[in-house]
Amino acid sequence: MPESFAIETRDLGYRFGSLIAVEALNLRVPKGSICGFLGPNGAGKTTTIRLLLGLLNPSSGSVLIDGQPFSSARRHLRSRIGALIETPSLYPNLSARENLEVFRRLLEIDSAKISEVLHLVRLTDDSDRLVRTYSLGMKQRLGLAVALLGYPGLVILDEPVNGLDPAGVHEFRDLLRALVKQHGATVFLSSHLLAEVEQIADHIAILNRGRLLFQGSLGAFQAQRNKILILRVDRPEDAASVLRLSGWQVERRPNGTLSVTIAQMSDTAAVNALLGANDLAVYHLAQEEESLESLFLKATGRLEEHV
Ligand SMILES: Nc1ncnc2c1ncn2[C@@H]1O[C@H](COP(=O)(O)OP(=O)(O)OP(=O)(O)O)[C@@H](O)[C@H]1O
Repeated sequence: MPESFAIETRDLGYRFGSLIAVEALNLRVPKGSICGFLGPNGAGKTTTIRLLLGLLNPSSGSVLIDGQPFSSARRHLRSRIGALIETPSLYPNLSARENLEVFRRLLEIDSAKISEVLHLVRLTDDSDRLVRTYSLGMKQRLGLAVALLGYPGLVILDEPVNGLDPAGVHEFRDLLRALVKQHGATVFLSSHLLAEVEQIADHIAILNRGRLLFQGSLGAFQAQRNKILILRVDRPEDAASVLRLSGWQVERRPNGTLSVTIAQMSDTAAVNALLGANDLAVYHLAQEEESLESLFLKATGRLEEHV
C-alpha cells in the first residue's frame, strides 16, 4: 500500500516578482508524524506554509492535503487544518474562555469543545483570567487552543516556540507529543533551530533558498550528519599535523582547541589512540554535532558546484 501523506507538494513554486521564494518543492509529510520544517531566515518557510494553507496561490505546482488537491475550489479542506502563524490574534480584554467562545461561534463548533481544548493546552485553571495578564507562553498555548478547536487532523505551526522561555518550550513540546499520541494528529512546524526540532520532531524537512535540501526521518538525517570532535591537547600544532597526515580533517580553533570531523563514535577512540601513539597528551575530548549552519554552507557549496 502506498504511504499516505498528510501534506504533499508537487513541484510547488512561488515567486515574488522576480524573486523565487519557493522552487520545485516536493514535500512529503507522513501522517501521524511531527515534522520539523527547518531553514535559515529567508529560506522560504513562511511562504511555503502560506501556500500549504491556501493563503497564497502557487506560481507553479500543487498542494495535496490528505491526498486531495488543495486548490481554491477545495477550500473546505482548510477546516481540517489547525494553524498558528506568527503571534495569535487574541482579544486581550477577554478571558481565554471568552476568546475561544468567539472562535467557536465563527466555526460553529459544539460548546463542549472549549473545555476540552483548554484542558489539552493546560489552561483550565487560568481560563477566566483576562488574556492581557497572560505570559507569552500562555498566549501561545491559547493560540494553539484556537487552532485545535475544530480537532483538526493536521496542525501547521510557524515558529511556535519563538520567544518562549525554556519552561514554556518544554511544556509546548509535551503538548504537541500528547496531541499526536492521543488524537493521531500530524504536526508540521517550522523553526530555524535544529536543536529545537531534534527534541520534538521524528521527521524533518530542510529548506534553503526555497529548495529542499533534505527530507526524511530524524534518524536518517542524524546518521548522515558528521560529528565534530573537540580536542584539548598539549601541543596543538603537532597534534594537528599528526592527524592530518593520517587523513583526518582538522581545524584549529581560536581558543586553542582542535576540531576533527568524524563520521562515527568509534572514530573518537581512533583519534585518541593515534595521538597517544605519537606521545601527544589529550587533556579533554568532547563530541559535538555538526551545526546546521555548517550543513547549510556545505549544501549551498555543493549546489553551486553542480550549477
Ligand atoms: N511579501 C513579500 N514580497 C517580496 N518578497 C518577499 C515577501 N515575503 C517574503 N519575501 C521574500 O521571500 C523569501 C522567503 O521568505 P520567507 O518569509 O518565506 O522565509 P522564511 O524562511 O519564513 O524566513 P523567516 O524565518 O525570516 O521568516 C525571502 O527572500 C523574503 O525576503
